[in-house]
Amino acid sequence: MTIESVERIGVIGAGTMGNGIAQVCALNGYEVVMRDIEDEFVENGIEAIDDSLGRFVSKGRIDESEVEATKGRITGTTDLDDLADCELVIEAAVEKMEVKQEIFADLETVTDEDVILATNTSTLSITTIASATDREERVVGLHFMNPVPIMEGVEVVVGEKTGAETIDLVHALATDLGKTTWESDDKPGFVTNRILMPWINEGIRAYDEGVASKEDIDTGMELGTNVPMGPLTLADHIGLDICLDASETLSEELGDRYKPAYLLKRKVDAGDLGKKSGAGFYEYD
Ligand SMILES: NC(=O)c1ccc[n+]([C@@H]2O[C@H](COP(=O)([O-])OP(=O)(O)OC[C@H]3O[C@@H](n4cnc5c(N)ncnc54)[C@H](O)[C@@H]3O)[C@@H](O)[C@H]2O)c1
Repeated sequence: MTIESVERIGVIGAGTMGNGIAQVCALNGYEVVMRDIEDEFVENGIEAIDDSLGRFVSKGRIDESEVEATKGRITGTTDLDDLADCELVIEAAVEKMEVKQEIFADLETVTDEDVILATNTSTLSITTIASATDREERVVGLHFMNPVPIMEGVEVVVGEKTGAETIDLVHALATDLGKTTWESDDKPGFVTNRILMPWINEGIRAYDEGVASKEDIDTGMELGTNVPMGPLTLADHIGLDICLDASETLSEELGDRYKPAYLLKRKVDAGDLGKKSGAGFYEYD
């Protein structure tokens, strides 16, 4: 299969990443079928796309006609069978191995056998996800960054059995979406989260241990190390539940130096998941 034969892309999950991926694919001319488990989640995803496209218009990056065309290319659904005609699927559901394996096993039955199944997982093994299917050479990691419409980078993660044709095709797709790729072996956290997650957890521990206020930790890291966001703000943007799941996977695989910060667990238990729930380390409208 070549990139030219991809016209319709399935996206699993309409959350932070799924709706961003759907938007970018549709904006670049692909038909998109975005699936979540409840109508409300699909509607929220479509709304988030509307808002994001609106911001693109106000910044003069696209015009109203492109907004309408982009929206017209996105179909929201709760029915997995609606992905039957897709040539490629990108999964962006929750960061749980059992959920992803179940989704991949279901996709195996719904899609044609040559369809590429990509996962946006942050930390989980591509090889283990692929083992739920009979097409392991067509399963690959395609790790978009948050917020997808803004961030340029996409990490291509190569599982034990991922085939060369699959790898080439997802690099080509990401490039066609205006992104720049790099490649990682299928090792926990890949390049980005292996390094990012301990940094975020250390920021949370520093705050919890009273090294500085949360604002000063973020400001110190922004101005002191030239990153666009400090660790507490970034954790809120990523989602504290996503950070916790990622840190737990990393500590299981790589040892105690990746253990999630206590305060991260407490915030998640309290339902404060960051920007998406209205509160995390900071409050959001
Ligand atoms: N948030 C980030 O910054 C970020 C960055 C890169 C990668 N990721 C990864 O992307 C994936 C999604 O993360 P997110 O931040 O969008 O999470 P999210 O919680 O915002 O959204 C996940 C969505 O998946 C849906 N879902 C759950 N089970 C499903 C199923 N069986 N079928 C379809 N949809 C299902 C949920 O209802 C929810 O709407 C995770 O694997 C995460 O690790 C997240």
